[in-house]
Amino acid sequence: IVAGNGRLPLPPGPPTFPFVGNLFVIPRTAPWAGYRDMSKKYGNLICLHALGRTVVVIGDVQTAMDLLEKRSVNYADRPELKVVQLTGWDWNFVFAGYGQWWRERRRVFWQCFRPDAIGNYRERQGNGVRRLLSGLLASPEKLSEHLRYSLTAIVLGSVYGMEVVEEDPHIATFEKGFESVEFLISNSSLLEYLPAIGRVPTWLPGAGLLRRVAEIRQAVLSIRNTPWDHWKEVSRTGDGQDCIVHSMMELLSHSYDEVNLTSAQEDVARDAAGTAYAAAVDTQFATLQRFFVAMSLYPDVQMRAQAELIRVVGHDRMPEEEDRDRLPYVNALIKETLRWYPALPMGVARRALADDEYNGYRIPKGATVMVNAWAIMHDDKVYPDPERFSPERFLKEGALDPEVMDPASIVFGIGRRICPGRYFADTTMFALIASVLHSFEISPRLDDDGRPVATRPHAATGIISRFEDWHCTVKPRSSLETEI
Ligand code: HEM
Repeated sequence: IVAGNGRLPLPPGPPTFPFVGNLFVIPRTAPWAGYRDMSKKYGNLICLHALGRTVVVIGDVQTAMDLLEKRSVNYADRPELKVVQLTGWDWNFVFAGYGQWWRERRRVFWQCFRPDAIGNYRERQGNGVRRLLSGLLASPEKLSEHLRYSLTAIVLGSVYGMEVVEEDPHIATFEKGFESVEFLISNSSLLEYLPAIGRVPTWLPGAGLLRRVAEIRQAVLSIRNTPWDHWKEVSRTGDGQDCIVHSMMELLSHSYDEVNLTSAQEDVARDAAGTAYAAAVDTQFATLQRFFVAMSLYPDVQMRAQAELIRVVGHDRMPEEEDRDRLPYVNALIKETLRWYPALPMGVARRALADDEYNGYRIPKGATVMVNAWAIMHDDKVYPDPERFSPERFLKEGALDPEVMDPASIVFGIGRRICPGRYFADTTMFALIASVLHSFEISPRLDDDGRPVATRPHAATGIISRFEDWHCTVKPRSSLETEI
């Protein structure tokens, strides 16, 4: 294919057809695997066309770094999706285009989530860990619920100073909002072409879909507004100072006096805080699913990690962040959890701001650009036998091997839009994973006759790919009750 004005060709890709382009070859399920196969055929920079969009998929680390890191401004934008606005997600700066609006929110967010700020949230993380352990002790079969509740408690506690209970009705509403992300993606092309909500008579085809969108919108807005309103209420009585929102407000107004903050500044804090909540739960939940499943499938790995924890931490207390330097195996296990099946296998899409040239190809302005993180994490030249869960690949002579590519350099994204919550995620993952390993035995699900069923879970298609059918058996190790 030669680009319109006859200059450099577009990157190669499958043959296109009139009107539909590559619509019918775009992989619908597990697209990361389909794109990896296409990369094997056409190279590490491939180009597809569908529904008026040009999509460029990057399949290797070198190209990803050359474009998204070295030319970071050109790839700092996101594609514009009408569904984001329709479903009320447009306050979430993950989806925002590159510009002042995004910059203001990202700046204040980063000031509260950069490495030197993370220590402030240690106590909240500890509370979340205790909630998870007590929940698993009481009803291990509700692993999924306990995990989500614990992550929600950590983030709402850290961001808004909010104490939540497991059956909190607000959480149920927020969860409905989170579920919308996948609905939104799977219906995005349809919704792009439907007229605005409110202008569609209920008898028209598609009206049912729009009613669903209106419901979702309510839930999505409550993610942003309910915890914020709670914080405002509490702060009126002089409380609510020990949380991220308070720090954000201080940062936005040097002489912190709430009444003097403009409503625009308040919006910045409200959006940045809501984004933290929205971006933290599903990403970490999907990652922890990988951890539980891997432990149930690889008992030898679990035993080595537990032996290290007992050697370093002993039986009488829980692992702490300070122990981390002396826990190379547990650190390697966390890296392997991020690598084995990245929670966002295709990252989050970017948009090219201007025409670009790379290795003799043209990447046109406006193209959607995606990095196949899953393919990079499964490159057998970098990670031999990539399907296998093996923390050992990151170790050399008992210490972390700096020569092996750190999955965190890819799975949290690259360049200007790299995940600003990655340090918070890293400490939360460590706190939860180390404590669970220290206290529980994870094994495969049992069938009705009590026999273990080692199933390989299915990774759902989506921006954040949850594992489906991922049940495991979780049993306390000795003396746990007294430790909690
Ligand atoms: C293991 C857990 C996590 C993973 C795997 C993950 C992964 C990602 C990825 C791949 C992106 C897109 C980056 C890009 O475009 O290059 C992203 C963006 C983002 N993440 Fe995370 N994330 C995780 C946890 C978190 C947490 C805990 C928070 C909040 C505390 C967070 C906040 C964000 C935000 C705000 C963005 C949008 C950045 C922007 O567009 O400027 N993430 N994350």
